[in-house]
Amino acid sequence: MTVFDRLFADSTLSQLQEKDARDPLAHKRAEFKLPEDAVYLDGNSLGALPLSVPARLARVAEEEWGSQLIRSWTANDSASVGAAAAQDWMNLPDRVAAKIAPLIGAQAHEVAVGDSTSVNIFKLLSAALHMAPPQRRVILTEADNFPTDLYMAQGLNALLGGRYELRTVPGAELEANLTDDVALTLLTEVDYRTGRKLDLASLTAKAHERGILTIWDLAHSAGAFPVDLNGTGADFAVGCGYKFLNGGPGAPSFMFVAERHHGSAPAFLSGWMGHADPFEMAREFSPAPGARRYVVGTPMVLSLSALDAALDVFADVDMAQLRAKSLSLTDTFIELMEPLAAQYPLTLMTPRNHVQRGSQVSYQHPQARAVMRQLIMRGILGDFRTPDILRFGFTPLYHSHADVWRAVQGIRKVLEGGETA
Ligand SMILES: Cc1ncc(COP(=O)(O)O)c(C=O)c1O
Ligand SMILES: Nc1c(O)cccc1C(=O)C[C@H](N)C(=O)O
Repeated sequence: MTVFDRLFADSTLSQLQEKDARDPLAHKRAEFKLPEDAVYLDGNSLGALPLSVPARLARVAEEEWGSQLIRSWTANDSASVGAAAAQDWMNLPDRVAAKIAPLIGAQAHEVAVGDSTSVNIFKLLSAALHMAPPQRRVILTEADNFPTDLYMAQGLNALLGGRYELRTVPGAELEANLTDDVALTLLTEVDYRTGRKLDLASLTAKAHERGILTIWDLAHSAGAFPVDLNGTGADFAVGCGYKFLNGGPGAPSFMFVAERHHGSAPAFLSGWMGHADPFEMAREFSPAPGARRYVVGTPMVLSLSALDAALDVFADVDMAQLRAKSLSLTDTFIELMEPLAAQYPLTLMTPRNHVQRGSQVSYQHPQARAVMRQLIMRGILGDFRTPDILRFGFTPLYHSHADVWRAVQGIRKVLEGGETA
């Protein structure tokens, strides 16, 4: 039996199916709409649809918007007609924040939901730069950070007259660059290309020892594994609603501001929905208590409602079990891919070490773009990322070990077919 035969032997599949039979999260898969003829490995870009969402969206559109109209904004408002009218859209961002908070180790009043991740990065950068001592002129980030993080820092720095230096260093050199001139770090915990996970706790502690504020981008963390912002003493964080939180395309982002900074982190995008009393229509901005002050304009009710319903999927999920399953899925994938990596020009980019791994696995391949095109045609839905990366995201809420097996089988067929030039 060759390694390939062993890899695809029925016994391998049945061992994986036995693992699936013991999976405490196996029942969660039934809460999602997933393609039957494909293996969806892109939940780190767009999470799959939770089945509860379409009915919620229909209700919001038909009843809350269609029938109740303007009355849906406010509950318990005597000017709106009757208790039946009370949908309380005004507080929807806060209700969604309260569902995200336990997933990231935060208190509900430390989380604001709305706008895009990019915009929330701008809010956090502007607040943190304002708080940092003026002699600290460096924004420290990774050379390979997600582009929008870099762009937002570049744009804000231009607005501030180029006062700051955006220092981009390789991940391995971050610690050595936590120097006295650094105002803040802007780091993404899990690298979107390689899946490498930084040590959020240790880097936060070391930054604090040197008087540096930290902003964490949790785009590929929130909902993928437990995050403990309060336990690690993080200052600020931001993340996407549409990846592992499954809130749908363009879902609102969340941002976190530690309670201890509420008195000193200004909301420079000071819109009326972050005012303590929006309908007072006061002339001066007076911030709402807690993180609500970072909600800028009218809440995006349709997308907030989708995210609100999607988050209920997590209500009975033990996040430690989620992490264990994520690691088991990525371990299985790496293991099954080993004979293929030995035979074809595939280079594993994702760390084998669990503490340094998010919930995705990536390989470099010289024809990565063509390989991914073929894979997608075969129903193995991963991502190509420039310049030469094959990226496979694993969502422990809905993937099984048998899915991993199917995916590797598809990858083998594409590589063997050689139609990748
Ligand atoms: C690390 C990271 N930050 C931010 C974003 C996206 O920001 P936005 O939601 O503003 O498009 C992504 C993915 O799109 C990402 O991977
Ligand atoms: N946000 C996205 C979008 O609006 C369109 C297509 C892809 C995305 C993504 O999420 C990309 C993703 N952040 C990544 O890690 O590559």
